Amino acid sequence: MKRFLTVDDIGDLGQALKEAAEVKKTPYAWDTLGKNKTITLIFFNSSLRTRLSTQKAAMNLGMNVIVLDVNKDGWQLETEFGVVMDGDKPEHLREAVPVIGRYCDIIGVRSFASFEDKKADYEEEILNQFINFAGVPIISMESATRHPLQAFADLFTIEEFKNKERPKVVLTWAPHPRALPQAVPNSFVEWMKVADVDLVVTHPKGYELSPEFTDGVTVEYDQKKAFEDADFIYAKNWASYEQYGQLLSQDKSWTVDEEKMSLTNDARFMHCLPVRRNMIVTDGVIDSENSIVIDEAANRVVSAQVVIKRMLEALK
Ligand SMILES: CCC[C@H](NC(C)=O)C(=O)O
Ligand SMILES: NC(=O)OP(=O)(O)O
Repeated sequence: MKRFLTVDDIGDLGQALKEAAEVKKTPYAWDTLGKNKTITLIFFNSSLRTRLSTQKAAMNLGMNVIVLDVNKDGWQLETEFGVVMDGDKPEHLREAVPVIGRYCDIIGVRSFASFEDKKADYEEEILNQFINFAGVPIISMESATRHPLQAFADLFTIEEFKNKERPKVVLTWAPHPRALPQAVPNSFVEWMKVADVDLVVTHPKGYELSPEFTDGVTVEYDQKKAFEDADFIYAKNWASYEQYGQLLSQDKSWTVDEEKMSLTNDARFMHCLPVRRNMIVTDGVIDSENSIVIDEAANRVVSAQVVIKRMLEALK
């Protein structure tokens, strides 16, 4: 495994879910696999869960871990090609990436969408500089268009909590005071499309995700109708794709509340976190027994450990 970005990179989903269950059951069974191997985790953006869970996963495998906050440590990095570097950025990604690659065996990188250049974001220009120039396997810890470690953990959590063979899973947009990336919903749709679930996506008009993810997916503009008989409700905010990066609505009639949850089949509530309480979801719902957001976050160690384990096995 040279990169982990899309659902295709994990291979057979059934096998990956079985491996995740094994890793969760015996997390230290491969604690020498990473001996004398180093993973560098590079953050262009903030993180709690990804930062801690990916470190934990690597340590479970016996690895050394280096964490770099690009905007605090190191030098401000220029990411544009062909520019005259006479500004405030003393180093180009083109040099920094292969240098970092010489200090470690695997790199994880978080670099959110810029919302300045839709084409550059959706061509994953920054992540591809790591994939093309680092010389070591690359794990996306949320890129401009995807968050695969999150989606893998989300699917594993649904597998753990489902009480029917093919549950109805609803991805619902919810209001937020800022314009958030499309990476989490994109990956959620990408993984649910190939999983054994009935997926429905619900959002206000103008919040359609990129067709490369939602082609063939049921989109319901009536949120209450979408919630009917659902087994899992996955809430997330995202900015408009069509009016790229725009915050078109903060309509709180889309907040997930107890009344809407009552329309479901006693559904579990999920969110990748961090969550804005009483914007995305009411306190009553996220504090209820139906909320599995903490178990979902705990499973981020599992998804990261499966991916890192496979990369280490490929380095043998
Ligand atoms: C895992 C979520 C990370 C990020 N969230 C924020 C608040 O920026 C997002 O919405 O993509
Ligand atoms: N869900 C998730 O990736 O959380 P962080 O942004 O805190 O890493």
